[in-house]
Amino acid sequence: MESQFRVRIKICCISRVDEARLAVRLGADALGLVGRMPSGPGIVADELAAQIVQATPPPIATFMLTSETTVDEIVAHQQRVGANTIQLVDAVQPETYAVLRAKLPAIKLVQVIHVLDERNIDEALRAVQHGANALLLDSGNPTLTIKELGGTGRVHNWQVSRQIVAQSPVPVFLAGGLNLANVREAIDTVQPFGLDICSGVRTNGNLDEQKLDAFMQLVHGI
Ligand SMILES: O=C(O)c1ccccc1NCC(=O)[C@H](O)[C@H](O)COP(=O)(O)O
Repeated sequence: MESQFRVRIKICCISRVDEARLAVRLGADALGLVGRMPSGPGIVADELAAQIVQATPPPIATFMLTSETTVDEIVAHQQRVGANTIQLVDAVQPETYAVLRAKLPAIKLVQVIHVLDERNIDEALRAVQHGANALLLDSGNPTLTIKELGGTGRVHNWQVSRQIVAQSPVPVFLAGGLNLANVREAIDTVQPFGLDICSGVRTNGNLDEQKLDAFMQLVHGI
């Protein structure tokens, strides 16, 4: 089924100011800045992330990806970077959302759910009940000894993601292994509010203008 509205696009793993400018020029709605992680290719130092935030014009959203799980560490990370959205890539205690909202009232909270099986549907709905403003469905594996919290380039079970979208009262972004070949099927199957992409629009680790332009055209149907 065709999506009925404009699917929002978040370009993740932004690691330079010129990458941010390119993504915005080609139509990104949001940029992702990956903080310290146990694994993954897209990490950027907090000082550089802060410069990218400063260089990003309104109304583009800046998502700071954090693997921190305590309120104090999450707040400290946000204050170093200055992003307007916090993307929690690991599970947090239920009360964390309310405490973060009290301490950072202007900052939106996006909870990542790593979709492994149908048990993640309940996990997603609980995160919303506890206060997440949006969900982002990704393909990491937090049960590994060295946690994978994103940037895997892998697709997960989109049927589970579709069920989460259907039941979620808040916007849901789809991530994980999206590329030029599968993005239309991903939209039609999952019907997400937005998409998040990292490796699928990169070549040798760098944001690739041609791939990004083609991705935008595929998503927006032009
Ligand atoms: O890219 C990383 O190194 C990373 C590590 C840990 C958490 C998130 C990370 N990347 C950011 C993302 O959320 C990616 O955009 C998302 O996982 C999708 O990545 P991809 O499958 O490569 O499109």
